[in-house]
Amino acid sequence: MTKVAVFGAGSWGTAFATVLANAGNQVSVWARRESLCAAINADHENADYLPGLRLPEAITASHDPAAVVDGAEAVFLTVPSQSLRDNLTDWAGVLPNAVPLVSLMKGVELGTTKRMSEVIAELTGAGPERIAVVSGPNLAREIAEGQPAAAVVACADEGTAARLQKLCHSPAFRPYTNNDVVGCELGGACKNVIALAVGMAVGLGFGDNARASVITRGLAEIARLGTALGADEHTFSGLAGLGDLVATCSSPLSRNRTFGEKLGQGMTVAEIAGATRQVAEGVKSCASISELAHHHDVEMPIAEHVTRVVAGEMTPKDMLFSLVSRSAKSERWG
Ligand SMILES: NC(=O)c1ccc[n+]([C@@H]2O[C@H](COP(=O)([O-])OP(=O)(O)OC[C@H]3O[C@@H](n4cnc5c(N)ncnc54)[C@H](O)[C@@H]3O)[C@@H](O)[C@H]2O)c1
Ligand SMILES: O=P(O)(O)OC[C@H](O)CO
Repeated sequence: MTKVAVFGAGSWGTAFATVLANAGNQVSVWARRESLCAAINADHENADYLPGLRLPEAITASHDPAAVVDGAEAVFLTVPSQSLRDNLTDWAGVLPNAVPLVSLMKGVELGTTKRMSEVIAELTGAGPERIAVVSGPNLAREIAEGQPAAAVVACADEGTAARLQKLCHSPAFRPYTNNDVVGCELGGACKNVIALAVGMAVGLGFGDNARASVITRGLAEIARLGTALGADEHTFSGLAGLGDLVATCSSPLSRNRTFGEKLGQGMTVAEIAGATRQVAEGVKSCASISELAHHHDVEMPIAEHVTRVVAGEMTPKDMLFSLVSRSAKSERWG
């Protein structure tokens, strides 16, 4: 049986560990809290993040990073994007230097505007042939329940992508390979910001026209940023682009959409963040994505408006009407 390591025991780390176990692997999970490790090992449940779901016996948890990576043939990383740099600094001494390092995260680092694969490369020295990304329409709860879904495994090296594809192909989870790491990562990170805007429209009581307009124009601006950074435009009509955008913007399970909905209902960022232990990546990444767009001279009006709402400079209602009342232009991708 192949052994794999998953760093992060939140919703997605636990759900993806389930995918890997159901694909026939022995899965060792690193969790920040020893009490959670003990509960996973004893009860086969992560009651904090996926209550009521029994985890496969092939999943074990440990707080010791060296024990988690011992014998692992791939390492999957799924902590909040803004903590990855500190976490990798802590783990640098134990991460194996020959196996793939796979980002399951969907964010862009504040301050550096780096994608997660870039942070991994910087902190570990791993080359592009060893760094991969898994992204797609993958709401953790549905995946952990074994509902059918598909995703993309992206790596510059086709052999690595194919090996990882095999590792996570389970009866309910269908991974496709792709060599567009930039496009897959940006699709995943940017859709969280668009989901915040859609959530705001929902929270304000606006209907399907508003939602569809934000989703569609959101896809246009994601593709605009992605192609400016060298991504393949086709990626954005695939699972890591349109697929993830539609799932996240449609689902009440999405933390980002729910966060936006609460903003639309009048709650503040501090009130919403204080009431949950779960990460809504778009709340931080809206600023880094807007900055990235600015550096590359790319227009991303929705991301920029969301950034202003999150900073408390604009209300959700003013945001939506400001977006609609901008000067008229032609509909185009470029
Ligand atoms: N939940 C999903 O449906 C889903 C699906 C695909 C991708 N993702 C992505 O996966 C990543 C992780 O999200 P999640 O859903 O597991 O989040 P989560 O909020 O459910 O869990 C986050 C985990 O990180 C831990 N954590 C918090 N701060 C930390 C720190 N400073 N250092 C180390 N660990 C820390 C928490 O204890 C928890 O175990 C995000 O980038 C998210 O966008 C999530
Ligand atoms: O709950 P969210 O908003 O972080 O979205 C979860 C996944 O990224 C959906 O693919």
